[in-house]
Amino acid sequence: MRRFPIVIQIDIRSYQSQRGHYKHMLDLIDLTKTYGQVKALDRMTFSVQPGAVFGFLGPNGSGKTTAMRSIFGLISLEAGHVQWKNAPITPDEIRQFGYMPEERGLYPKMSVMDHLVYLGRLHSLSTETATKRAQALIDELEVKGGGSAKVESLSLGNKQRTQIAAALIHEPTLLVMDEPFSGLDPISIEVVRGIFKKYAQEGKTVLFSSHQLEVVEDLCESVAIAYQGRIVAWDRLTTLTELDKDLIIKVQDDLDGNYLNQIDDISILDNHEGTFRLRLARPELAPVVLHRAMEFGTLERYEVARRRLSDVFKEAISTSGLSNSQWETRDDFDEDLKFKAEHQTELGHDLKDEIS
Ligand SMILES: Nc1ncnc2c1ncn2[C@@H]1O[C@H](COP(=O)(O)OP(=O)(O)OP(=O)(O)O)[C@@H](O)[C@H]1O
Repeated sequence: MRRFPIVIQIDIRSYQSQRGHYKHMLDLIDLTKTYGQVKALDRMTFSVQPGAVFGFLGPNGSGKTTAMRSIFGLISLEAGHVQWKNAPITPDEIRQFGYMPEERGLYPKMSVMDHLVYLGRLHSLSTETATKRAQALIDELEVKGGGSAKVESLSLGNKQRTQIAAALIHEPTLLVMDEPFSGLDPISIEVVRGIFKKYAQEGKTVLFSSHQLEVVEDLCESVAIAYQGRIVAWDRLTTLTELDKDLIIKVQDDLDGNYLNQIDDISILDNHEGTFRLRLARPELAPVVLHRAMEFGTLERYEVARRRLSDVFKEAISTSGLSNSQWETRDDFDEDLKFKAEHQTELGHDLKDEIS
């Protein structure tokens, strides 16, 4: 009997999926895009799982918006591709996605209700269904003035709530939101957080970018951190913020932390009026610090804590080995504005004025 060599091909992503680690719906694979001198995307790769909220982080200009736009086919990639359910995304699937872009676009003269129904109709909803859903969203998001309010009369936060309703009107299978929390007050943030959570609990996929790390920390199950067009960290939040890495300690009346002198392998992350957050190189250092503190004075606070996302973020960037030489130059910025002006579809705002 002739024997054929057996070739076993393991797709690492499906393997991870079987193990339940990265059970993914959306894959961004090796995305590459250059604007002039700037590599907006430099083989950017990450996956988003369903049923959980995914936070997309990164400093300004790290490629988040470009990556999100590529999901909708809004930019031509030089290399790489985006997959939905392990296959290239079809135009039909894109129509079922919801997107809130960075440049918000609402029709100022329309009422909130008319606006939402119009967008619902564009997604092939009947007027009746669109009206029902629009009303439910207006109620849920508590848009001030309700459906009859004119968009132009709304405050920034209420415009934002309307924009979020617009992205949700057709009950999308994938929700992609570019900075949905910027400009929102704490109560609005709470409302939107609730909506994202509910959406994810229904098994849908939610990806959003944000610079508000405390919101991301409270809301997301997984995060990816982009820097210079690459992903420099990507994992479950609980893995990234490792348990028991930081120590929070305060000794009464000691604002300078003199008891910390001469203990090696600890770094001070911050000091708020004598309450120190320390990073320990090894967990065994915790009792050493405790002992020194108690020798020194009365212990007011002692707590072993998770790392903060802001520290994970800073460390991911500083240890990425990438320099910031690629950051925006004035020329790139102008190119960006020109591009936006050419593609501006929103009403009432002409970016050409900004360029001249
Ligand atoms: N149309 C364009 N023309 C020229 N440069 C562009 C264009 N779009 C993006 N860039 C550049 O690509 C880089 C990545 O931009 P992108 O908007 O994706 O970053 P971002 O992470 O979303 O930033 P932010 O957090 O500030 O919104 C930046 O240097 C930006 O100036």
